[in-house]
Amino acid sequence: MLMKYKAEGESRLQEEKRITERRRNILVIVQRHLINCGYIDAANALTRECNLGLDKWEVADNIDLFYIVQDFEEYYEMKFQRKPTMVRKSFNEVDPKKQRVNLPKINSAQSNQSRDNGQNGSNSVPNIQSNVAAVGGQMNKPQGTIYNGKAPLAKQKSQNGKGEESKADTPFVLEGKNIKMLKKEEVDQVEEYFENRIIKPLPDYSFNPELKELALTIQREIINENPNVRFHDIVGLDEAKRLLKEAVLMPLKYPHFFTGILEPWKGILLFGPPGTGKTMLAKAVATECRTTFFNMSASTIVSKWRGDSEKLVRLLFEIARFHQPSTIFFDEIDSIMSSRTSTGEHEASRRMKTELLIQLDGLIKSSNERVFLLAASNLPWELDTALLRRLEKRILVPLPSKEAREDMIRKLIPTKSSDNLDYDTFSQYGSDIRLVCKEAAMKPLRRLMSEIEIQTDFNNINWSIQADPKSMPSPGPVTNQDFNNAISTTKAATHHTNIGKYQKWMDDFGSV
Ligand SMILES: Nc1ncnc2c1ncn2[C@@H]1O[C@H](COP(=O)(O)OP(=O)(O)OP(=O)(O)O)[C@@H](O)[C@H]1O
Repeated sequence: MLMKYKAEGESRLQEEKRITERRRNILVIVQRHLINCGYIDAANALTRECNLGLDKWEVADNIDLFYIVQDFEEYYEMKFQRKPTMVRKSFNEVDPKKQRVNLPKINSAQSNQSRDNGQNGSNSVPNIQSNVAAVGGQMNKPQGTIYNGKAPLAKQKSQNGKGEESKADTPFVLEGKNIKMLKKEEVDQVEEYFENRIIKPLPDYSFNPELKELALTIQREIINENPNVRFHDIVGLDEAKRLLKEAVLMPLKYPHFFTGILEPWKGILLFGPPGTGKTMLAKAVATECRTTFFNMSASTIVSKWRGDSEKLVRLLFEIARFHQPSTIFFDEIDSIMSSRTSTGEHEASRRMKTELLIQLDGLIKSSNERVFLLAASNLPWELDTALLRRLEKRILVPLPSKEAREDMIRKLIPTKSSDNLDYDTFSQYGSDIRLVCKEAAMKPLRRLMSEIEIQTDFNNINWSIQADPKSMPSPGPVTNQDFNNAISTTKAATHHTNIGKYQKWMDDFGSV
């Protein structure tokens, strides 16, 4: 009997050894394939990241990945009388441009940092690097498909019923009162970055399905599409822009300055009335700062994971460290981090809040973690005071000044689309500028639409065919009358009395 157990044990060991060798062989073959295709950086990154001394091995017997795949195809066809489907699109709607994001190219700087960082996790969620070791120390196996689709910032806005974002589709920048078109290279650089950016695959969590699902939820919140908002698209708000650049952009570009007492800020709170540009600032960080940007909404953290929110928060910071340099953006942070009360609060909610504080403490204490927390709130006075202490900078994002309002109107309704618009007078009004401009711009379009209605026989129209823009007249310019009408029908969402409350809070708790 003993002999039988011994034999079984040995054969299991043999099998495990074969699996380990097989995994290593795959890596060596892939590395060779990358080199053959000219992906030298990727090959080096792979060697470094899997840390198995790949360069000490070489491919034998003329083995080549290309021929392995070819042999497999032939074998499969022989066996099943059809060609195998080797790869398929990850999402139906993914377009070929974005598909490139899924290619397994790994940023070498990131992979180094993640390894350094892997040992620093100070919590009970298994450390990402040790997870890798736990599955045999082989490699960071992709968790199925790397997320590649939506822009959650935009999604969130439309869910809030605030209409579409003014995606800065037109590349221009305001210089005084003139609009300067951006140089093509400036636009292209950002585009190129997002098109070629690769999100490093998560380690294999299959040993823990619960953790795996949480990790995938977090990975999905990483912004992959270009939010297309540049700092210079944002009118005014110079202080906030300066601080954000100082916290994220500059330390990446000039890390040698930001050491010791000059370590980058780890947490910034943007607060102020609705619609003043807080989300736009976050989008500018996501567009320009080239960090892995996690757009976390309260609903992601709370709804599905009510009991598990605390684990989710812990894992969020863990994954942010894994992908560093990272920015975690919490919009409407008051909805998850209001003051902790001794009574009436759900225990799970208290645990989640405490975990967020612990994680922030970890960020502030650590000097080599490049993870930055950006939070936005319309209700700063409701925030937990312990959180406020940890958000080192607290900046009021106020209603725009008269000059800023004029710039915004000029940008939204440029002179070429208007009929001598009196920008100076209109910029004195305090309503929601974007909505007023949209309403004003709708008026010429409505006039055109009603003309079309008169001339068209709607009974015989084919609605499924789009009209050819070239065959259509243009809606015509926005007039002063249009703008006046828009102002009178669009009321500001924030009451003036509240503005004083923000200023008072800034005087008491602000830090710029
Ligand atoms: N400073 C600004 N420069 C240019 N556009 C702005 C500015 N502030 C607001 N806007 C316009 O207003 C819209 C709403 O701004 P945004 O969503 O950033 O506000 P918010 O402060 O995040 O609001 P909320 O607190 O309700 O989330 C933007 O899409 C933009 O069109």
